[in-house]
Amino acid sequence: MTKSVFIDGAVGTTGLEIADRLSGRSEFEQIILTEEKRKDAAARREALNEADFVILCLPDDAAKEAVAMIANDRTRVIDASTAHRVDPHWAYGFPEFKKGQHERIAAARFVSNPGCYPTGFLGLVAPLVAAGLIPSDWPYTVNAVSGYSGGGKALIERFEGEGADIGFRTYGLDLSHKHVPEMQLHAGLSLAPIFSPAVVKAFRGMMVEVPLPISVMPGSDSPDEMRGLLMEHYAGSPVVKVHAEMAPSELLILNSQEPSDRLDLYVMGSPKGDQVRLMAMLDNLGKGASGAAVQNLNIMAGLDEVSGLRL
Ligand SMILES: NC(=O)C1=CN([C@@H]2O[C@H](COP(=O)(O)OP(=O)(O)OC[C@H]3O[C@@H](n4cnc5c(N)ncnc54)[C@H](OP(=O)(O)O)[C@@H]3O)[C@@H](O)[C@H]2O)C=CC1
Ligand SMILES: CC(=O)N[C@@H](CCC(=O)OP(=O)(O)O)C(=O)O
Repeated sequence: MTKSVFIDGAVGTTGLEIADRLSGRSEFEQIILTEEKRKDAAARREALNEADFVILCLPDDAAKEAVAMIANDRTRVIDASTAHRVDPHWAYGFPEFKKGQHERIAAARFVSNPGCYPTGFLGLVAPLVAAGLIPSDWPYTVNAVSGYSGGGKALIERFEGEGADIGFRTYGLDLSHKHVPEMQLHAGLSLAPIFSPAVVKAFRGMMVEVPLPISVMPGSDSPDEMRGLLMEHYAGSPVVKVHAEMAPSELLILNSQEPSDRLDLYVMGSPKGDQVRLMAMLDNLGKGASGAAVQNLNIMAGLDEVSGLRL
């Protein structure tokens, strides 16, 4: 039976890409508000309560407000914002990162999409910590680079608008980026990671790196064991690929990057095996946002989880 879907924030960067992934799919029918009505509280309330599934592509405050407007016990919600990612009443929408998560999402009424950077970090670190291959009480460092669409319409304007002149932007300099609590909680870490995000002049794409000085990390295993564990953890996943090579010569974010809903993971070890660079490559708008939302929608609706995805 066709299910109705309302994307609140449908003309934003994430919303448009979700609509694109859903277009032409007969399993879903979209409830669409006109330009005049899309921010009208009464129209949104009606759509939020009529839909079988709601996908929130809004700033955090507006996402919280939208959830409060839902006055029935039927509508199921996927929130792309940061608002509910550490809320125990919401399922964390990363089906592959830990055992049982796919089933939790399938059964949940409220699902919070992961942040784009945490998708890379948790994809690498969470299975290794859970298996005891790296410690849960280490102060991890996360170095990451995003395409500028990661900052939505406002950042796109700063990179593409009149007089735009930014080539590279580092930020999060107050060490309080909104993704840190989510990374710490879902990786099961006792210490907050030090997170250093940056933006380059490419529309989409993301690299997330976690450097590991394993020779001084208590109880850490070898790079080969880490790669083997990740390969086993993600074996058979249509979305997450763990690469076998020890050291590709380079990893690139292209200006012409095509949309992708994949997550590619690498474990690079030094010749002596005393240092490791864990690296994740993804599309901030794909597995980092819109692709993840559509994957979660598929799972919640009991459909093939990769329908409509770009893999
Ligand atoms: N961009 C990305 O790569 C990622 C984004 N996200 C998250 O997804 C959410 C959406 O981000 P993104 O699409 O990038 O942001 P955008 O700024 O591109 O889009 C947000 C949309 O929400 C609309 N909006 C704002 N307030 C309201 C409201 N009260 N009622 C109805 N609509 C409203 C905006 O309207 P208007 O057009 O008038 O401004 C805009 O169209 C955010 O929480 C973001 O953090 C998560 C992961 C990655
Ligand atoms: C490049 C850039 O600005 N990225 C955004 C995060 C994008 C994302 O994952 O968004 P939410 O957590 O808000 O859903 C940022 O760092 O704030």
